[in-house]
Amino acid sequence: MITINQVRVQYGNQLALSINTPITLKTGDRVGIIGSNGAGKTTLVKTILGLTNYQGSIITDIRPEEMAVHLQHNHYANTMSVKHIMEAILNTRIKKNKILQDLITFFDFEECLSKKYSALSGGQKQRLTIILVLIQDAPLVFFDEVTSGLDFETRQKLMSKLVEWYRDKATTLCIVSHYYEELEQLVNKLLILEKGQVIDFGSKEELFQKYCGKTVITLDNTPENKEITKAFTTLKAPEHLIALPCQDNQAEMAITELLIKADINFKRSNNNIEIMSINAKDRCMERSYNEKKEA
Ligand SMILES: Nc1ncnc2c1ncn2[C@@H]1O[C@H](COP(=O)(O)OP(=O)(O)OP(=O)(O)O)[C@@H](O)[C@H]1O
Repeated sequence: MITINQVRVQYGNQLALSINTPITLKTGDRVGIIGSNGAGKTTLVKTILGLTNYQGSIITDIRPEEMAVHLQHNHYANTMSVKHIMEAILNTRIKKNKILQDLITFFDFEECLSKKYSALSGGQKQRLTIILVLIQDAPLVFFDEVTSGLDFETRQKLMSKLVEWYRDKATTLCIVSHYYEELEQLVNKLLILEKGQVIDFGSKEELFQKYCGKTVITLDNTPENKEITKAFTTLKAPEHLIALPCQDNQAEMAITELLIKADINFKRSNNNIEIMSINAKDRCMERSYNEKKEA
């Protein structure tokens, strides 16, 4: 569906994106694009959409008009009512479109229809774009930080809606997000970017296995917990956590039995994207450090 190869995007002197090994997105892939701030995630999305000046090749059989996109900042005519914006973009009438009416109700959007776009709050602007993207049912859809600016309840509602909306569809989804728990529900592949470079790309399971093992046990990073787990190998983890990798059931039983006996709370996961991505980044840094040392 899309193959990205030898793509470079430069802003002035800064290399914002550099993809050397070809990346292929297949029909029906649900790809989470992750990485730190400034890693090049939005630049990648914009490049696939043809919105940047890039070198290299992006081969796709999808026409630009078959791509639907929710970007971090979306722009619409300020002078029109939201209802007219919707009807003009979708070439439909709300009162004649049951699916659109249902989405408007689901996202609590009725009271926004008579307002001008500029009078909407940040969260309401987000919801407008989400409704427009969903209703178009395009074969290729991009969501860039789709839940940012939404309150907790709306975020939960939106994620369940996205899971349900795309469940039986062949839509290819590319989702940029810093909310890993949300990605865990939606994506089956991950593209990890850092400083414009691809750290890794593969299925969620494959990458988890590669960087974390079969499962990972996480617990609070307290002095007591550190002491009790000091005999085990640890993974890189956020400051407040200890992360213990388990390569098989036996290793997992040994750790969990010990924690249960000591009455320590813990979490077990076989798809913790946050721990996986921290370790992928760490391994990549270690590799480039070793390469530099050898050179
Ligand atoms: N229009 C632009 N002009 C100049 N530099 C830009 C432009 N857009 C992005 N950049 C730079 O390119 C790099 C990648 O930016 P990009 O927005 O793709 O990152 P990101 O991974 O989406 O970050 P975030 O998580 O903060 O949204 C950053 O260093 C950014 O400052």
